[in-house]
Amino acid sequence: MEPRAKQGSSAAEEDRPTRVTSNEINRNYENITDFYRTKPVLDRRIHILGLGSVGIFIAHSLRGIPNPPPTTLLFHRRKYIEHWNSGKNQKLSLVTDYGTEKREGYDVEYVVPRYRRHGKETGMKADGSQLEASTEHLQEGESNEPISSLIVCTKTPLVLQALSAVKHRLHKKSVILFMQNGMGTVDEVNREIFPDPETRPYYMLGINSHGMHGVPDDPFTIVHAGFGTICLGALPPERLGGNAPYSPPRKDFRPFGHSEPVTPKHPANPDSDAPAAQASTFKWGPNHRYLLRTLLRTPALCATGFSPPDLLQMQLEKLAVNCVINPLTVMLDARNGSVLYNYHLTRVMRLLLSEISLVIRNLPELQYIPNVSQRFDPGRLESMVVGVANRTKDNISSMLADVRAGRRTEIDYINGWIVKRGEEQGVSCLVNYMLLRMVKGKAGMVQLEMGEDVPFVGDKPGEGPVAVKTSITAEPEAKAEGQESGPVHR
Ligand SMILES: CC(C)(CO)[C@@H](O)C(=O)[O-]
Repeated sequence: MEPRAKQGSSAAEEDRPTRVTSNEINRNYENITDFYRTKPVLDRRIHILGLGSVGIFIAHSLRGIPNPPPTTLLFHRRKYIEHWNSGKNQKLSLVTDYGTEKREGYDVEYVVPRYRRHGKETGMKADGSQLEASTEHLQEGESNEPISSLIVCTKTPLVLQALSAVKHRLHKKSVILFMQNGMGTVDEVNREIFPDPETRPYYMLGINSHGMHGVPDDPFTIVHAGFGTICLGALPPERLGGNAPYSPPRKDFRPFGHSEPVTPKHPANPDSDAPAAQASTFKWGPNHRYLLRTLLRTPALCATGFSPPDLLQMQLEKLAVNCVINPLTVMLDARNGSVLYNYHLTRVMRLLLSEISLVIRNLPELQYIPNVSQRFDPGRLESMVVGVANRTKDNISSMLADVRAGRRTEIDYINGWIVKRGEEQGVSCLVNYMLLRMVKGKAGMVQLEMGEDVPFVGDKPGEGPVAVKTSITAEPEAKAEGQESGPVHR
């Protein structure tokens, strides 16, 4: 196994030249392979945070490629790290139609999630007990070594507390790949964890459509239930001028036969005061490039790279589908196929989609992208929803699985995001708002029901011990590292 990066290696890396011209390579080395062999430019280690189905799938796939990257699994539950270290089974397993493949060679570390409230760490664990860990006093299994490449696979509501635990190990040349459902995670991370664009790591986004689910009582095995892809893209860093994903045509560009300069106008955004778009090209960080290349050369992931505008539009398409299937399956307590062939549910779906389409087509970040109106037309979105519901008709949606298990849902990042962006535009999304509240209400009901098993009385003399069933805590994150209960096709 490759040695770990030495502490402080990132500082040395910062000074190292990372851009080398092909002339330089040709002058001094026989070929590019020799160049990289004699002058390795990167820390190859990849850290994976959040070991549910997606995290395990990526970790398993990475160790299957030739010359695999050293891979560290970051566990945030003591019991899993103890289980892993207990000996015989230090392997991740993937079950497919062709059998079970076990892979080994992982390093593991313990990270203690920092529970957050109102934008700050509370110094408590999720169960309310005091956090003993700190950046100076490490707990057993913890590390302070710098992280160059991090893949975050936790559920969306847990990203902030999970990243809080490793933020001091990330530097401005690190890259973080976010694999979450929904929208708005990166904005939250910028606001709460890395507010300064000058020292912020590079970011990448990934959209997963592989279908996976866990296996009861085995946290290190997953079943690959449906083949999909992972769409990847780098986010232009703000410090290098990146922001809007698409640049308008040059101001001095004159189409044939026109004498006036062309001002970019998009039917969805005729507002001439809207901020100008930024350049669509940007400089990649070295770890950015390394992580993207490594994932692209991992066949099991079926990963493809996309430009920022394409990736954003794909995220929004997935969002529209999730905005309909996820909350409706929760309210109906039924599989994805239940929304099909039902006149009444089609009416609800159309109301939802008309709000979603309006908000998306008005987004300022899409203003310079051609054909946004057609791509996010309510009729086209409806065909997408029906297609996904049909292909996954026997699945339990991830949101229904969360509600049934008493976990926090991703609704704030799905319908909640549409409501929020609608408010900014003066569009009231009442149907989305109602579903947002209904799902939260239903989740609260389930959590209360599960919590009712806990007796609030202590032992009484002469009555013997009181049997306490497992309850959920106010923040049910304790279950999040485990597996989803039903087949999840994201
Ligand atoms: C599309 C979807 C609803 C299908 O199961 C999936 O994204 C999910 O479960 O969240």
